[in-house]
Order: sequence, then structure tokens, then C-alpha cells
Amino acid sequence: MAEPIAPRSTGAFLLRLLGRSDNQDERAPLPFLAFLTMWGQQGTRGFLLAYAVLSAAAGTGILVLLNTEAELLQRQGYSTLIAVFFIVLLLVYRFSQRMLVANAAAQIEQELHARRQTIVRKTLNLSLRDIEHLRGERVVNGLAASYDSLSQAIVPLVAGLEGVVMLAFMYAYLLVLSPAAGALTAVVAGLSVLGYLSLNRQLDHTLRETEESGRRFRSYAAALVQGNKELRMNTQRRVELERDMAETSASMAASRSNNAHILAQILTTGTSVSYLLAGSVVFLLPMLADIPGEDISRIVMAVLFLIGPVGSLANSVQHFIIARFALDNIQQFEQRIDECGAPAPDATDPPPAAFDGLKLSRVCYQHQAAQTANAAGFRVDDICLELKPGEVIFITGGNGSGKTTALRVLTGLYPRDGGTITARGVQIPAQAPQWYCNLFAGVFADYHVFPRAYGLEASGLAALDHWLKRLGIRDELADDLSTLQTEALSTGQKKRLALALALAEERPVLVLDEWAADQDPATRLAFYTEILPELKRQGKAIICITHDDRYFDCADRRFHMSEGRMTPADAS
Ligand SMILES: Nc1ncnc2c1ncn2[C@@H]1O[C@H](COP(=O)(O)OP(=O)(O)OP(=O)(O)O)[C@@H](O)[C@H]1O
Repeated sequence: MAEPIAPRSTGAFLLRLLGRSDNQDERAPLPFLAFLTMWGQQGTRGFLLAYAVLSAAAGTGILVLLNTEAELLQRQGYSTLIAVFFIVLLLVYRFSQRMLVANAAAQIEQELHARRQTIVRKTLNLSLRDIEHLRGERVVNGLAASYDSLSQAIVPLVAGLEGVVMLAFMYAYLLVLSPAAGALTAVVAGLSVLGYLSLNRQLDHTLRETEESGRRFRSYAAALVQGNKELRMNTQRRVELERDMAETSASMAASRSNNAHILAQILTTGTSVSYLLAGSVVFLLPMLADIPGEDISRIVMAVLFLIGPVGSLANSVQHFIIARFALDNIQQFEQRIDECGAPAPDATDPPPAAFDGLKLSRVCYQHQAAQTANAAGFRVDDICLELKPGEVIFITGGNGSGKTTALRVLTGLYPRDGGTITARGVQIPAQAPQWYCNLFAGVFADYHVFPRAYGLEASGLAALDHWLKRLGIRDELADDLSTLQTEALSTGQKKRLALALALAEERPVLVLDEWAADQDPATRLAFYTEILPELKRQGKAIICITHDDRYFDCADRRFHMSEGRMTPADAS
């Protein structure tokens, strides 16, 4: 289970205030009681509470001063001292409000930052299988988009919380002025809260619809960019994508309009509640209680002063709902990650024995079945292989025969389901330790080149420079190799860069998944007849998936894969 957001700091606490129940349709009531008891446990919380109280006291003080001066004026009097106090309180109000909002926002951002770091670390620890299972888009949303929504809601939320304290102060003043007015406003405000609760439910529903249509639209937008060539070459395809995007855009617009409709009701409710309160004091209160006219004026003034805090409270409500929704998404993502059972950061030291090769015995791995497929997932089975330093092994086989899967199990990217892998004299656990994965460098079919040469220090960058020259693409890159711009490289050039990066890592085992497939004949020849032999002489163990039958004799041994099983090629 995802660990609930613990109230370690004010930031965490404010996030906790957005609490949710596990049942998505049944939200937990706001833990206001917890809010009151936990607030002030830490020095910073005490500070923030002090700012909130100070600004509320100053706001209420301003109201009292105005009423007092107005009363004096009615009696033909005037007090300069009250005017001076008024200015002082105004300054105190501005200062405390600014400090409260800025400090609380900074604390929540800190809390979000810490949370984001934890989740990034957990995500980095996931196995490739789990990442594939989670799907990239969800990962990006879980790590970034939902946090953005949450951040945007912070200032209005803090302002809303300040509004609550301010309301408490002003309400107390109203009670002092007239208990009957206090009771009347409590009834009107209570009815308004009921109205808000029903709007809240509707908004929750439309927000989910908006999120879903937004997600669909983003995936179409990505297809529009990534599939641009295919779209350019097929009018019908383009028309159909455009139609799907138009439909999704329309449903997004509809659900967003619904949101806006409900949010507008919430906002206008805030203002009209204040007017309603003032109206009920003027029109109803005289009928319910015997109150002198000048008291009515002071009560009306007090009620009008409620407009500010009620407005910021109403404004914070919509942000509250959006923030809680984003928090839901974050927590669901964290829960999914925790369900993957990601291992704790692995700091196991490698065994002292030197690397003397790999031994795979009866290794198997089963893919999860695709959700749309009826059959069970593809399985590689009974993989037996030994690889020594300075040895070159080729793996061949038809499309879908399991070569890439076998390579990913061998390198520890997929946790194997059975069999044993031995290296440096120890048996590797199914979830391979980091030191084992660090034995390998390689270029997979779906390789990625990072915009910075992560993991390479000065000697690594010098090695990168050397291999880029050997592969004939040094001139295509900037002088400073710590940043790598790949946009202007051709497919083959980019793959050469990926190989140079892998070689610069100077790992004992090199794995290549059809690396030569995109290379020109001269590069291919140089790769098989010069580079591989050179690496072999250096003592590197090399595994290449290849279809280049002209160069099969460049390998020490060749294995053939068919339907998930690997056999020595001579025996095939
Ligand atoms: N992440 C995955 N989840 C589920 N099934 C998968 C996954 N990756 C691959 N498969 C399935 O496993 C089988 C073997 O795929 P693999 O990529 O290992 O084959 P290959 O021999 O490398 O093929 P190719 O030469 O086309 O690259 C295929 O049927 C494929 O659909």
C-alpha cells in the first residue's frame, strides 16, 4: 500500500488536509480536527499559525476600528488615534498575510519536492518489466503532470485556509455585536455549505471525465508527431486521426465547460452568500430580534467584511477539489509502484572474485499476456549459455523468436522466472543486483541516447572521443562531449554514437541487438572484421544478435533461437 502522506511538516500536513478515502467515490471528510491538534507541533507550524492569527486579528481589528470611528462620526466626533491605528493594522494585515502565503507555499513545495524525489527513486528502481507494465504515459503523469496541478493550487488553498481563520475571528466579533445575527448567519452559511457539498460531488465526476479525455487527446497528439510520416503519406489515415482528435477535443471541451459551469456556481455562491447574509441581517433580523438601528449598521458592516474571506474560501474550494484530484492520481501511481514490489535501492557490493564469464543454466522468462491477447504471454525457456572474457557469441533467429527477450533476461533487465545465472562465482538472484547489471554495456533495438553523457567522467569522455573517431562521426558532434545533440544525426549515425557510448563505459560484457542492421556496408565490414576482433583481444565478452549471415564466421560460437528456445547453431 502507498504510505499515506504523513504530517511530518506543515507542507505534509496541508497535503494531508486534502485527505482521501480508498473508495474514490467516497471522500474522507476533511480532518479538520486533526488539523487543529497537529498544527503547532513544530516551530514552523507555530509560525504559520501565528501569521494566520495575526492577519485575522488585524483584519477584524480594522473592522472594529471602522465601526468605532463611524460611531464617533455619528456623534460628531473624530479620533486621529483610531486613524493611525487603522494604518498600522492595515500594514500588519498585509505583512502577515504575505508571510503566511509565501511561507506556507514554500513549505508545501518542499514537501512535494521530497515526495517527488522519493517517487523518482522508486521508479528508477523498477524492473524493465514493471516499467513496461505501468506504461510510459502514466509514469510521466505520475511524476510530473499531477504535481504541476497540485503546485498551481497551493496559493489559493493557503489563502482559503487563512480565510477560515479570518471567518472565525469575524464571526466572533459578530457574536459579540449580536448573538441573534450570529445565529442567523450560521443558518444561512450552513445551507450554503449543503449546496456546496452537492456541487463538489458533481465537480469530482466531471473532473474525472476531463482527465480521461485529456489523456486520450495527449496520446493522439503524440501519435500526430511520431506518426507524421505515415500520416503525410496516407490521406485517409490523416482524416481518421483528425476525426478522432476532433471527437476527443469536443468531449474535452464539453467536460471542461461542465467543470467551468460548476466552478462558476461555486464562485458565485461565495459572493452571493455574503450578500445573502447582509440581506438577511437587514431584512430579517429586525423581524426576529429587537435591535437598534445603529447596531444593524455595524452588523451589516461586519457581514460585508465577510465577503473577502468567504470569497477566498469559495475560490479555494475549486482548487481544493483539483488538488485533491491530483493528489489522488499521485497516490494511485505510488500505490501501483509499491504493488510492483520494487526492491529497495540495491547497494550490494560485487563479490571479490574477478569477472571470469557468465553461465546461464535452464533460464526461463514469461512475458505477461497482452490485455487484448487470449493466449498466455510469450516464454523463453531452457536457455543454457556460457560466455568467457574474450569470446564473441552471435544469436540468430527469426522475428519474434525471443532473441531480445533472452538478452534482456541475461543482462538482468527482466527478472527471470527460473533457472540460474552465475557470475563472479555467485548465483545471481532473479531480481539482479545492480553490480550484475553494471557488468554490461550495450545497444538495444530500442536504445536511448541521453542528452548528456551520463555516467562518463573525463577518462570515459576521452574513450568516447576515441570511439567516435573510429566510427567516423566525431565531426558530427560538438567539441564538448558532455552534452550530446542527436537531432541532426542520421539513424545509422545515432546508432554509432550509441555504440561509442557503450564502448566508452568499458564494461566487461558488450551486448548488441542488431547493431549493424542500419549501417552501410563499409561500416558493417569494419565492425565485424576490425572492431569486434579488437574488442575480443581486449578481453571483452561480446553477445550480438545479428542476421548478417556473411559475417557469421566472425563469432566464436553461434546460437539460434526458435519459439523461445536457444540451441547451438550447429545443432539447429
Ligand atoms: N514487453 C512485452 N510484453 C509482452 N510480450 C512481449 C514483450 N516484448 C516482446 N514480447 C513478445 O515476445 C515475443 C518475442 O519477442 P522478442 O522481441 O524477444 O523477439 P525477437 O526474436 O527479438 O524479435 P525481432 O527479431 O523481431 O526483434 C514476441 O512474440 C513478442 O510479442
